[in-house]
Amino acid sequence: MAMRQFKAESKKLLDLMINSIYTNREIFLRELISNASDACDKRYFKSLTDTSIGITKEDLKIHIQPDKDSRTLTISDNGIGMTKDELEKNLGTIAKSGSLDFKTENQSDNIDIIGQFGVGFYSAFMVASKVTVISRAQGEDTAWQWESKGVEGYTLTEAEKDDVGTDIILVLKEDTDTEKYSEYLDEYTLAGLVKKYSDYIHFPITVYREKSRQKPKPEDAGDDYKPEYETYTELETLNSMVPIWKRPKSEVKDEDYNEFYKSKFMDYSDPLRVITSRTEGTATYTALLFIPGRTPYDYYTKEYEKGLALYASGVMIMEKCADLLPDYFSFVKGVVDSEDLSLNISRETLQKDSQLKLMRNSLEKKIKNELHAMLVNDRDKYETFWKAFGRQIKFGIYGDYGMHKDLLADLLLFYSAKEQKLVTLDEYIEKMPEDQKCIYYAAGDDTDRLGKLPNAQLVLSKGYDLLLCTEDVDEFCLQMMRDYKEKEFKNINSGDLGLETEEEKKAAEETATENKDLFEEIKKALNGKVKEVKVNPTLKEHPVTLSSEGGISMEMEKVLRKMPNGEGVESTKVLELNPSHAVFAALKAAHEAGDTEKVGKYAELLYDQALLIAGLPIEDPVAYAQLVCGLMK
Ligand SMILES: Nc1ncnc2c1ncn2[C@@H]1O[C@H](COP(=O)(O)OP(=O)(O)OP(=O)(O)O)[C@@H](O)[C@H]1O
Repeated sequence: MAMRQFKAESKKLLDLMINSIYTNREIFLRELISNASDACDKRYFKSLTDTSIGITKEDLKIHIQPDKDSRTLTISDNGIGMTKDELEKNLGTIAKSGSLDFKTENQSDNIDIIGQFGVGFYSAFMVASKVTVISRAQGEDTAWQWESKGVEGYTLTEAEKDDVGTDIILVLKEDTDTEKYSEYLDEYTLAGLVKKYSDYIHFPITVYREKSRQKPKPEDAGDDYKPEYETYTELETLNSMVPIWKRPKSEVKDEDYNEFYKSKFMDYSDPLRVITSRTEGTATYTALLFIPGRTPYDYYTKEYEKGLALYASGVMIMEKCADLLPDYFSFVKGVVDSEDLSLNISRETLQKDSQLKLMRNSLEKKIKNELHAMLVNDRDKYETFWKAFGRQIKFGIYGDYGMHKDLLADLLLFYSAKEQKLVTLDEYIEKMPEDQKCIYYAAGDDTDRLGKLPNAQLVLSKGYDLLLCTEDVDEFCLQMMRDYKEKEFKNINSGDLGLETEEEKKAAEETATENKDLFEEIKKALNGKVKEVKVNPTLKEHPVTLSSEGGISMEMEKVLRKMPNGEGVESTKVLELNPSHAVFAALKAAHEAGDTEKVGKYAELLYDQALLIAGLPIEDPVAYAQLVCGLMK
């Protein structure tokens, strides 16, 4: 049975091409410039083996010419051009890519062809009501004109053209209330689009730009001379051609990188660190990344969009490719350029997720290593970084059920109570005395206050250091990690610290048994606010302290309560009393005298005091004040 060919419904296909493939109309310019660049590349490539062509790379260019009077935009190149037959084949057949054929026929490192799908040209119809292509091919004397108003078809006639190359003339559609096609006649808009998408096309893209200058002052000008201005046009090259990330690192000055960063990513300060990376193999790409020196104003809001600019062969594909960066490195800015990305037809996304994944993994490692190198070699800079983005790293540890904790843990810094400065977890561990089992931390609002907590002083008195955690995410991050290098994290106000001596322990047990009734009475008076009242023999000059039991600490309760639906969150509290304090004696005396009211008042007072010491809000400050006054009278 004879195999029948599928017939493409050309009109429908073209309609689809024009209206459905691209989400962003402005890319038509990128597509036409990329075609012109391909044509220049092909001519240059031919000239390498055919000296009769007589051109050098420097001769090849692309020119854009807007004309407001005729409402046309012309994109010209002196590339290889098209014969009548090629015009027919390439522009008369949807999805026929002469460029891809050329690439396949001429495998070489000397050509950097962009076209592959054979559809980009038709994007011109998104903005143009008529497209005219006048082309003269290399080695031909005759030029040909291809013209089309879109879906109805095209004409092909002989034309006049002095030089080899192609002019694409677009008659722009009429403006409507919502669509302003005439913006593509504005030099400023065109220059912006070239910068955005085609800055690294390696042939110059020129436009005549209207400029203004002061006229020379006439010699006979009097005192009342006012400067006069005139407009003139100047041919300007719009693109930088060689991307900074493709230039050898030794040739690029720090200032060049800094300037590139500031202009491309709109920051007024220099980046903290510049990361360059070129990899070959499974994920082949060139990357130029920056660690900013300050937190963008919207960084911790939903408005902030992470991502790296993605280029394929010098053409911008995506301004912010979010998939290239994990959330915990979302502060990184930069560019990734890869020649062998498999793009989808609109060049708006990548076809193969696996490529992105490979690139992302390799970038992640690179960023991690660079941050760690900064931590080791340039601590001041790292601390600036930490101030700006440390919080994000902690979120990274906490997020995704702690999946990334091993990657990120050695980047953490916390404030050390002993050293009075930021330390890494490794630095903390290195200085641990032999008998110290855990990494101690206290969580709250203020380092000074945390350092004065009764248990903080106990830990410090043993010669152990203590991490003072003042960010809301800190404790969540540490709890997610559970331990670091087999040393467990221990909140000094959560559970039993186990730091009392055997004697203290024994004495405490005895006091607890002796005062069982008193403790019951206090617990009752506090009416469910505490789970237990107990003796703490290590309190020294403090009469009382609060600790918590279970997974939610008092600080976590405070943080969670501020979150939506967090009102009901409650930590399980334990009131700990100092049996050697005069206050304890007073409590005992009231209890022994059978003065339940007094015991109740003292209990309230001590509980509120313990909350204040822990930096927690007291439920009823007025009642507290009245209680204090009542006792003073
Ligand atoms: N300015 C030009 N000079 C010479 N040939 C051109 C020019 N513009 C287009 N062509 C030819 O027309 C073909 C079709 O162009 P089109 O833009 O539709 O697709 P493409 O560039 O091959 O692929 P893609 O859809 O990936 O851009 C090109 O492959 C090329 O052979």
